[in-house]
Amino acid sequence: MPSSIRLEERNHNELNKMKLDSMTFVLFGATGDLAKRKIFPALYNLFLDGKFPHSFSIIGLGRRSWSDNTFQAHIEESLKTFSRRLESNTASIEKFLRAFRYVALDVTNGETYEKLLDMIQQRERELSIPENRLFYLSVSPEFVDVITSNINQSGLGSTTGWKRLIIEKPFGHDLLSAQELNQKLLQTFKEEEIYRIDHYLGKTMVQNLEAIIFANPILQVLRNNQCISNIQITASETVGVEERASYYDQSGALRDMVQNHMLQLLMMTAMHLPKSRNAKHIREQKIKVMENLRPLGKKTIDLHVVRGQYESGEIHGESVVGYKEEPGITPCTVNDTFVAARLWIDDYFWNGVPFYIRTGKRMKEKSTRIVIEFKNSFNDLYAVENREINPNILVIEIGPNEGISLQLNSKNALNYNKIEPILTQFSSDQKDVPEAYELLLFDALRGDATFFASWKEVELSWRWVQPILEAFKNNDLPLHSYSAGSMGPDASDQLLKEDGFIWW
Ligand SMILES: NC(=O)C1=CN([C@@H]2O[C@H](COP(=O)(O)OP(=O)(O)OC[C@H]3O[C@@H](n4cnc5c(N)ncnc54)[C@H](OP(=O)(O)O)[C@@H]3O)[C@@H](O)[C@H]2O)C=CC1
Ligand SMILES: O=C1O[C@H](COP(=O)(O)O)[C@@H](O)[C@H](O)[C@H]1O
Repeated sequence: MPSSIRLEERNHNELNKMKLDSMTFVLFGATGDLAKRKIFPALYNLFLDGKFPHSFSIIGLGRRSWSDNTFQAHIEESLKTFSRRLESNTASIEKFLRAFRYVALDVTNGETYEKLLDMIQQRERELSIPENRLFYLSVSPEFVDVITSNINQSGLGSTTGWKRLIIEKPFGHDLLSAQELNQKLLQTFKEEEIYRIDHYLGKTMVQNLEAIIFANPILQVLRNNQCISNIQITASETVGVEERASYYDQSGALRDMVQNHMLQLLMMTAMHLPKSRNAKHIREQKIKVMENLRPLGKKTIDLHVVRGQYESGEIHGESVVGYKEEPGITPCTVNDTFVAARLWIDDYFWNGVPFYIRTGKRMKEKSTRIVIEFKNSFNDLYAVENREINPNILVIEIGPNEGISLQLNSKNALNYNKIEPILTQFSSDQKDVPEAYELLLFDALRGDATFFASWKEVELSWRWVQPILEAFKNNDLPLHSYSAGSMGPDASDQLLKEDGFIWW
């Protein structure tokens, strides 16, 4: 039997084993940007891949008074514009769109939820589906509280089947607001029913980290403070604030990227071997990383954290304005568009290994990557002829390119046998791989919370970030400027130089 057939059969069998429960998908914010760009295309691709329940109902909500037809036409347009499947398969689209209904409601008005409940129940009866309900809140965070309490009071959440809640970032504005929000959610949903999206956890290479680390014994053996000198996590972006000035100027890189995505990458990189690959055990290990993350005292923040803001510059040959000149930004703003930090995980395993993170807008390149630098323990043997031997480094490219490379040392016969670095590289050129939202939504449909942020992770992340937020607010740290198109302020390079390292 050709191997491709075996693979197809296996995939088919795998999918059969995962029989998904019939259910209702209730989408708040269905007329919004995220729904159009990410959620509908992701649902459609899952549908095409057979990763959808046999019977399902999808109900979209927004304030504008759309008919079902207008809503379905809007979804069709979104699929044609944003789905990674370029072929427009009319029969599949039609079948998919038939599942959608639209209800106009103001989420702040508790009385209108009756209308929604009627629609949900009517569709459950028509399709003979159990009361399994997934509520996706793709709305501004200020509405999360009122929607969940209205779900509770209207009876929408009292189902005879399961219920789940998916919520988008940001989860709170600081530690206190996140705790308050969580308390409110818990009045309607149990922790295991809440799926907090961090789209970085949906990236294929982030989901692959666990396998790269734990399914490769050669890496596992080397993954400790005896062999590793430091670990660097970078998420650099070339874009500026785009059309999100009002949000970003209040948020800054610390809230927008560090509290969630960067710390999630840290947890995924540093966690110890879990007992199993289920959500409970993986989350336990991630939480341990955060519990052991050394808190930054008020007096030490400026030693370990660099705050930056971009000035005008050039990116890919084009001139761009500085942050203060961006439309909608307060001219005297001291908001952070760049953050770098040195972190320590105080456990036997990582003791003495600094972790560095950096993220910023309007940088030289768009790249999210994790770099593991190994110690140069055998340097003496080659020191005379070579003075400096490059360290072995393992680079895990998360996006936009996906790949793994390992820098080794080798003699170069064409250069007097000098020891020089060589790169062994794997780049994923797989086409048509599922997007983050597809992977995450599929997990939520089948009730697997492994790649969603648990409350404890979110709370511990805010707890670590909180003193830095306060230091930024009180201007206790310098605000370093950096030119757009650079890799951030010099102070960020200095942070590593102090320890004898450079950013890779
Ligand atoms: N867009 C993105 O790329 C990303 C967004 N997010 C998060 O996703 C969430 C949604 O973002 P986005 O789609 O961009 O936001 P939009 O502003 O584009 O959409 C907001 C949605 O909320 C609805 N809405 C607003 N007020 C009410 C109300 N009182 N009653 C009922 N519905 C209401 C709007 O409906 P109508 O207009 O019909 O009133 C619209 O459907 C936010 O939490 C955001 O932080 C997270 C990551 C990326
Ligand atoms: O959550 C966010 O992420 C994006 C970066 O995501 P990526 O998948 O392109 O790496 C960032 O631009 C945005 O400010 C932030 O809110």
